[in-house]
Amino acid sequence: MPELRSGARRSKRLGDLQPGPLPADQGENWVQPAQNRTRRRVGGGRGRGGNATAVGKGPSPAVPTRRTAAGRGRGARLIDLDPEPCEVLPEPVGLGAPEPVYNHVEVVANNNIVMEGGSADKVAGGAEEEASTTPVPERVQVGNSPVYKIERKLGKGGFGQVYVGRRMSGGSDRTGPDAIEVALKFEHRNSKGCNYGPPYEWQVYSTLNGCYGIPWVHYKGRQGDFYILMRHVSKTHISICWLSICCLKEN
Ligand SMILES: Nc1ncnc2c1ncn2[C@@H]1O[C@H](COP(=O)(O)OP(=O)(O)OP(=O)(O)O)[C@@H](O)[C@H]1O
Repeated sequence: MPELRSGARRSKRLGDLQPGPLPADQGENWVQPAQNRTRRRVGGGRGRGGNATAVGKGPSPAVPTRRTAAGRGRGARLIDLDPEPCEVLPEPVGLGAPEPVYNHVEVVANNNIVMEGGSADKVAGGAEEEASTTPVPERVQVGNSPVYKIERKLGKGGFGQVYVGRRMSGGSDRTGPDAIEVALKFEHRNSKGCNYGPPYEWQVYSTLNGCYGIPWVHYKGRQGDFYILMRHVSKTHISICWLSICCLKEN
């Protein structure tokens, strides 16, 4: 029988993926457990990331190691993804931000949590509600992208909603970076996937851009309250969950 990987090792790997430490005055207000704080893509939320939760609860060294659900797994192994700040293709991320947006933690969001106080669930629930009820902008431009008008909704994932954007101005090609039509994925800055800044998915796309089955990302950046990923409209969009991405990268 092949030896399965232990929870401890997986736990370390998950730790590697965490964004850099927050300044003390920001980090202490977060309600997540200090150990194995991972972005939701790795961990909790809608069932996909149950693995990471199990890993985080790993037994203490004195107790004989018992494999967690994550350890049994389905063959998917967590691996490191490049932790460098995400880059925008082809333009730098953000709307004139002086530093990579990926490392920028919204102090405002933390202040909201302090003011509301009380139950963590209540606070998180409020942020989620805000994230799901805030209307997406009518027009979008991120980086040096053309201006796109939001049209019909393409779908909704665990971390955001996706709309078709139709180019209004600023381009001439039918496809590519200034395509006539793009898929725009909106994630509210207060949504659970954006606790540490831009969605971790952005980094994953930077790594996988151009791989078979992965829609090209033309631009990404923040506009108002939303992180926006602008990508090729794909007829064969495959649902990308974090673990399947890891498998893709490894194999
Ligand atoms: N580039 C695209 N082209 C066409 N349809 C898309 C595209 N991106 C997303 N969609 C549609 O929107 C839905 C939600 O997309 P999203 O990327 O959020 O899915 P997901 O990978 O399942 O979500 P998440 O990573 O947030 O859990 C998809 O299931 C698909 O129907």
